[in-house]
Order: sequence, then structure tokens, then C-alpha cells
Amino acid sequence: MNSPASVSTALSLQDVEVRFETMTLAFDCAIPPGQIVAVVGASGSGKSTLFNVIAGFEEPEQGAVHILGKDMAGRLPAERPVSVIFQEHNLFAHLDAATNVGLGINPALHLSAVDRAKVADALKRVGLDGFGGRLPPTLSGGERQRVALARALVRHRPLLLLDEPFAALDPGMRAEMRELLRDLHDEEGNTILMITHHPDDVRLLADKVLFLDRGRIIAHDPVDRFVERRDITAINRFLGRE
Ligand SMILES: Nc1ncnc2c1ncn2[C@@H]1O[C@H](COP(=O)(O)OP(=O)(O)OP(=O)(O)O)[C@@H](O)[C@H]1O
Repeated sequence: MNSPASVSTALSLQDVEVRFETMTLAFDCAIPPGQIVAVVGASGSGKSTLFNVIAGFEEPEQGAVHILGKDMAGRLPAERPVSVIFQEHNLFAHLDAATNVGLGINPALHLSAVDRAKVADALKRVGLDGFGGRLPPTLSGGERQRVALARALVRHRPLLLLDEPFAALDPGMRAEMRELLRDLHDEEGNTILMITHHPDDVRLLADKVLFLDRGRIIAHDPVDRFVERRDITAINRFLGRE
């Protein structure tokens, strides 16, 4: 049974340790449900490793990962209540947009009429009404990321991990995607962790910030507090205040 403390936490990492030849990474944090959390830090600070541990692609040497109070030990990525969207290559290039979204409902693509209606609705919600028959190579970068978002939407997983999802997009499209993500988050009430290298994403989208440095979470702050900080050189550098 879940304790009251654990169910009020969307995600918790306790004494998690991942050891690579060149470095040991250690993560401790607890994130309440319904927040958008920006995950930031210099290249090599451990952001992707943190996501891999949460999503189950990397098994830590020690420590525990709980999602909505449930211990994830031994659970394969597909068995975790998590959706992940990467920078690129989220879609199967030979399958049209609707089929890519449909995979989120049923990986064997046995889709009922109701499922197909859900796919069409998800594409509409991300502004791609009528794009269902298009193959990914014929779509723009922003449109492809919208299809990936639509697939995450039909899965309704309570935790969404976004690994630099806007990296390949121009500034105008980044702003559009931020707005879309904010709207969808308001509707879904899910918990979102988003890796980004852009202070704008932090300021305009996130509620909280996890700042990583050399394999450790060295700050976990509300955004307003984070942007006011002057005490950590790596954060000043990230915010362009060297
Ligand atoms: N499979 C692995 N084997 C050995 N070392 C690894 C492995 N994966 C990551 N590392 C090392 O762990 C550290 C953290 O890497 P990670 O990819 O998590 O950083 P990051 O913050 O996501 O970086 P970037 O912003 O460049 O993507 C780096 O020093 C990296 O070289």
C-alpha cells in the first residue's frame, strides 16, 4: 500500500547512484504531481542519465525510483507510467502520422473505430487536423514534434519526459511549441520534466528547476528563486551572467 507521503509525490529518487567508468552520478529529489520542471545543466552534467534512470533505460547501482508511489525496480521502460519525447527521431519514418500516433494506443496497431477517433482528436489538439496521412519525412521539424506530442497525449501517462524537444526548431516555432505544451499540460494535469539549454524555456514554461552539475542535483528551486540566484557560478553561466 502507498503511504500518504508517497502518493503526493509524482516522482522520487532516493539515494540513486549510477556509476560510469569516468564518473559517478548521484540523484536525490522529490517532485509533486502537476508541475513542469526544467532540467538544466552544462553538457555532461547528467541530464540524459537522469532521464534514463527514470524511464528505465539505465538501472542504477543503488537507490530507489518511485513514480506515483510505486517502486520502479525491475520494471522495463514500457511498463513504466512514463512517456519520453526526444530531440528528434521519435517517429517511424515509413508510417504515416496517424499510425505513429496509433502506436501510442496499441503497439500492435489493432485499433478500433473509437481508437481511430482518439488519434484524429489528438492530432487536432496539436494543430495537425488533416495531417494523419502524411509521412514524417514530408513534415517540418515542428510538425514532427507535434505528432510525437500527440502520441504522448493518447498514452495518458502521468509523467512526460521531454529531452530537448524544441532543439531542432527555430525561435518562432519554439515559442509556439511552448504555448502548446503549456495548454496541453493545463488540460492533462500531468507532471512534465523537460531538459533544455534555453533560459527562455525555463522562464516562460517551468514551475521549478532542477539544476545539475557534475552528476549531482545542486539546485531544486521555484523558477523565480532560481533566476534570482547569484551564489552558484554554473547557474550564473547558464543564465548568461558570467
Ligand atoms: N553509457 C555510458 N558509459 C559511460 N559514461 C557515460 C555513459 N552515459 C553517460 N556517460 C557519462 O556520464 C556523464 C553524464 O552524461 P549525460 O549524457 O547524462 O550528460 P548530459 O547532461 O545529458 O549532457 P548533454 O547536455 O551533452 O546531452 C558524461 O560524463 C558522460 O560521458
